[in-house]
Amino acid sequence: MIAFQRVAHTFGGVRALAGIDLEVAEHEFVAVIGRSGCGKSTLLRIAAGLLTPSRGRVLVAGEEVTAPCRDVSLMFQRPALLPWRSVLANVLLPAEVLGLGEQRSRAHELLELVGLGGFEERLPHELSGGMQQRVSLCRSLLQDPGVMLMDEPFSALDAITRTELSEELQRIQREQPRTVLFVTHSVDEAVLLADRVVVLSPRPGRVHEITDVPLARPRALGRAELDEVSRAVRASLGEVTA
Ligand SMILES: Nc1ncnc2c1ncn2[C@@H]1O[C@H](COP(=O)(O)OP(=O)(O)OP(=O)(O)O)[C@@H](O)[C@H]1O
Repeated sequence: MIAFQRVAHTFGGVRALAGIDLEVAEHEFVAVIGRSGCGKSTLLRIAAGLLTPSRGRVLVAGEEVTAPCRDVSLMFQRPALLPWRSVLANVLLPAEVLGLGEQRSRAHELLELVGLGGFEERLPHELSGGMQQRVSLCRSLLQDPGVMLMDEPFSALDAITRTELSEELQRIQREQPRTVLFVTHSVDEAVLLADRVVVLSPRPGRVHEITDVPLARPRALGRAELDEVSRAVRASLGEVTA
């Protein structure tokens, strides 16, 4: 579904990514982890069509990515909601930008799905950080993307909210699977959510190692079998951060 083919990127003199080859299958959930500055966000921005790589290319569903498109959504670390628009109006933003037509009933459904039914007319500042990130998740889902790119979406949240949102994402993924590329700094979060965990080397980022997570779902943090995979990923990270 997503294919990175020898993707490299340089910002001025700074080599951010060097020769990334990576394939993500349809409905697969792949987590990307690596040191700060190793090019994780750059990789997502290239896949989202927001940045043209210096070398190589990315294909989504067989088509080369050259610009943002409806089938690919990108979610950031911060909710990036428009403060003057209600929750509902924020969720409906992609419908306006992408010209998707009437989506109000779908927006209501999505807000119900993440436990925000009844909050439609509130403004973002009236919500907690976790609720705002749920709104942002609804906004990503509204365009019904086949591919979701998620850049540390839960890292600004407290531990309890973060665990809750990881569980919700697992449930949403079970009900309607999508192809997901998920950047995180948390090994436990990566192992909880992903089918495979990609460890990138320090800048310029390249694929150092890929670890399979062959565990049944739903998964819960703290289970012994998860810890075993987490140890393997930590060992791999240790090799590149030593
Ligand atoms: N617009 C830009 N102009 C110049 N350099 C940039 C730009 N964006 C990123 N870089 C550089 O490219 C490298 C990779 O950045 P990127 O944000 O992709 O890393 P990251 O792995 O996502 O980092 P973090 O984990 O801290 O979010 C960094 O060294 C950064 O300074």
